[in-house]
Amino acid sequence: MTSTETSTGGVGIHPAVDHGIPAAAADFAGGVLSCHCASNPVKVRVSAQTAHNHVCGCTKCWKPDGATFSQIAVVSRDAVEVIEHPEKLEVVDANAAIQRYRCRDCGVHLYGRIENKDHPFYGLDFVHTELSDEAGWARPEFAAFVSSVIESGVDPSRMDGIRSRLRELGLEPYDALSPPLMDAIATHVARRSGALPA
Ligand SMILES: N[C@@H](CCC(=O)N[C@@H](CSCO)C(=O)NCC(=O)O)C(=O)O
Ligand SMILES: [Zn+2]
Ligand SMILES: [Zn+2]
Repeated sequence: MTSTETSTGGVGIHPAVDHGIPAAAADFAGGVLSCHCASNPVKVRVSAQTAHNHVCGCTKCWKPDGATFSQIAVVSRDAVEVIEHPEKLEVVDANAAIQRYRCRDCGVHLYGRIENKDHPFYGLDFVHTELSDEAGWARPEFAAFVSSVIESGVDPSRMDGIRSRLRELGLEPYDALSPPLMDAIATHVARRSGALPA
């Protein structure tokens, strides 16, 4: 079985979507993310519902073992608090736009933070809500950076099957972010350059 096949022979995307995508709960107020350490796990409280949840094929976002995509969403940085074992967190790449904090023992990413105040998404943290036991998180809405899975070793001949499966799951595949998010980034850039009024 390769990383893009499920045990039933289908195309595997991510365990949170492969067997049906759970519904979000109304008035959902968040939950606690835990890393995979059997003892002394890092815990992060996310005290709000997330937005723009998506599966991401890029090489930088954390993927569970065997998954072809990550699942990642954003939430206000004010709603993210490390509540247990902050001493186990380390930044994966200090030069990246998103500073991803991972557990140094198990490698799971707990949150990603943007420190550049000029970045279009400054103020939002990136989180993997499947690390929480609570049900009711926002559903993934689309698939981002789909072609990037090839950079992780997926054979290009598999891409038609992967895109078909994403569409079957209602996750429209894009090779960057979704059009609304790309429009938001371009609007931010145009306002900064003066091409659009601030
Ligand atoms: N082909 C590259 C793409 C990496 C990339 O640009 N990732 C996006 C999306 S991550 C969440 O959706 C990004 O914004 N990255 C900024 C960062 O990682 O700091 C690859 O696959 O590596
Ligand atoms: Zn851990
Ligand atoms: Zn990504």
